Amino acid sequence: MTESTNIVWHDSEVTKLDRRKLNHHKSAALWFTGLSGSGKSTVSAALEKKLHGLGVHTYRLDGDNVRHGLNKNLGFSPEDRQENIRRIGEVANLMVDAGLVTLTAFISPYRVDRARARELLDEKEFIEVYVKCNVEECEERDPKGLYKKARAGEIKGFTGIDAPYEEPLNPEVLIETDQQTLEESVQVIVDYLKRGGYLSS
Ligand SMILES: Nc1ncnc2c1ncn2[C@@H]1O[C@H](COP(=O)(O)OS(=O)(=O)O)[C@@H](OP(=O)(O)O)[C@H]1O
Ligand SMILES: Nc1ncnc2c1ncn2[C@@H]1O[C@H](COP(=O)(O)OP(=O)(O)O)[C@@H](O)[C@H]1O
Repeated sequence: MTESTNIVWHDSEVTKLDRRKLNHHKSAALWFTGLSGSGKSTVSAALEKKLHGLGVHTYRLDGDNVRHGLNKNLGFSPEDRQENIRRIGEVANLMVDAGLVTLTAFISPYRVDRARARELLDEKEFIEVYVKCNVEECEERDPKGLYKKARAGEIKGFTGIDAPYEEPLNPEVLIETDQQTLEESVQVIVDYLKRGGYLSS
């Protein structure tokens, strides 16, 4: 890959703060991370619906969907996962700049990759949401039949089976979907956003 040269940043007349004022709420990235089947898609989708109902401008980026388009050239090697998360971090940064409460639902298994995504944003703009669920329960749920395939050796390097997942050490929000209902998980995140003043400008 070649690096861009001779490029100059151009400031806009309308800023992130202007857009937040218009929206009557702050913008931030809610970065969901967790094993396949832990509930990242389910919880982030339910949360988005709830926020939308509260008049919050949102956008949700989901691993499976983004890998159909923007990241369709990437697989699941550590390098490809790193590039996947790098691009999502950049897109999330643009969306936060656009004034949106952005929800990302990617396994994002490596701490260093999540830390890089965090660095792109200002403090308080990156909210790591650890969707914790023990791997036995995820495998039991197996909503897409992928654990079964991984166990059968049909998928190599499957997270939690024969590829690593590095748990967040200090996530802003912890939800435990093997112990909480979906509604409880959504409420925990809404409460965090309210307490942090995100839902007003
Ligand atoms: N090898 C391997 N490991 C893990 N997951 C796999 C793999 N192959 C395919 N899938 C499917 O791809 C989804 C994960 O994509 P992500 O972009 O979130 O992964 S990553 O953040 O780059 O690690 C993941 O979706 P979720 O189940 O929603 O997490 C799987 O459906
Ligand atoms: N408390 C819970 N919270 C979220 N999902 C749950 C819960 N209990 C069971 N599930 C089920 O677990 C599965 C999680 O799948 P999904 O949301 O696709 O996970 P991920 O996006 O992390 O791969 C869904 O089938 C969902 O219905």
